[in-house]
Amino acid sequence: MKITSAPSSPARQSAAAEQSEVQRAVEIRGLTKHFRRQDGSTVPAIDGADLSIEKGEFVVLLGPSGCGKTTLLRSVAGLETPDSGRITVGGTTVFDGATGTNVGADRRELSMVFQSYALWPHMTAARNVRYPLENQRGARRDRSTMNQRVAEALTAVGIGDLGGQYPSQLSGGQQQRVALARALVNNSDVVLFDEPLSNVDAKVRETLRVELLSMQRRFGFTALFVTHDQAEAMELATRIAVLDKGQVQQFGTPDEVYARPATEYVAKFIGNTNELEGTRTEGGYSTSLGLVRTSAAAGERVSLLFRPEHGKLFAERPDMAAALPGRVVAVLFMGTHTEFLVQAGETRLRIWVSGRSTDFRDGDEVWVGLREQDVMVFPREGSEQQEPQEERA
Ligand SMILES: Nc1ncnc2c1ncn2[C@@H]1O[C@H](COP(=O)(O)OP(=O)(O)OP(=O)(O)O)[C@@H](O)[C@H]1O
Repeated sequence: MKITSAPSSPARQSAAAEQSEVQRAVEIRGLTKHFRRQDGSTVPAIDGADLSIEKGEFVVLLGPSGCGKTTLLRSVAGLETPDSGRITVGGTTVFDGATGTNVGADRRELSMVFQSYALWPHMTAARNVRYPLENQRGARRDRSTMNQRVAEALTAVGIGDLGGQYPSQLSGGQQQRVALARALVNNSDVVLFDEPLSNVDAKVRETLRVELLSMQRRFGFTALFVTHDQAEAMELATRIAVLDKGQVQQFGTPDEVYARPATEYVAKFIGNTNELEGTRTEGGYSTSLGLVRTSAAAGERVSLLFRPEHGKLFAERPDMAAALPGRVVAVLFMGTHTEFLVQAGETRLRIWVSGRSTDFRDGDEVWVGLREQDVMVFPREGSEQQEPQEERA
């Protein structure tokens, strides 16, 4: 669904006609961007990033503070000039370091929603939403058509009755809805979001997330969304690009990055993990808690990681790929699951059992059993590297 009271501009229609099905919504190739710090040193904010985003996808750029996600988003928007690489939006090259192409931000066919809402304080909500229609290059519209589209956009984001209010008269959540309406009013094919929900309180954030997803499905735009909140990323994304130091560590579905992380960094950043150090031995890896049987080969010295929900607790030693002896030192009921803290040698393991579990108590001697497929094996620094894995995206 699109806001339909006026046909899209002739330029957009012909551009759309030129686009074949195989063309991507956004394509990023070999992008780099360095910043110079006050002390004269340079920091690689983006370091050779590649991403191919299909039309209609909801792609989340996820990573800790400083990993380069905002710089990458702003480069797509045209608010930052990369050093090298190439960006296409809807099949049109908007940046190419090799040819010197750099299409201005106002000429890229996309909209952006900022963390700070970026509303004009002296304009009503409706005027804020109308602003891009009034200032769109090459598009002339009469006032009543514009007002109709503004009303439709405000209604679509659930604040059809607040058009006459000024930003200072609106709550944070309502202001972000205005910003969203402003991004939608142009019927942009691509909408960029820079942590748009981080300034609203937790309850409103949850509501807005759900609404944003359903709006994205209804309007059919491609979303590129920056967050450092992995739960938000898992909920929203069709695919997540996990960034570290300006590089895309993995680009895959939420399921893929959670269940089959490409690197130890991704495994630890997405979800919770328990960790053991292992050294290669006959049949698997030897750890301080015994043998972990696995056919995975990731070098001589490895990190063996497993999710808390994959450890199973037993009173007797189980016949599994790993059986780690320990003692329960705390039992915490978390609502959806029970967390058992198990002291196993020097290592404190977290094991989650769904629902309320009373099978073991504080002080019980237990075995933590693991299946081979639930143990993730990554080379430790300085260890012989495994063969590069096939891209899983
Ligand atoms: N204008 C600038 N001048 C100098 N360094 C910058 C500038 N903008 C960003 N950086 C640096 O580039 C790196 C990436 O910054 P960026 O804002 O893209 O990260 P981010 O992942 O979006 O972080 P956050 O979640 O904190 O916003 C950081 O090391 C940052 O200090």
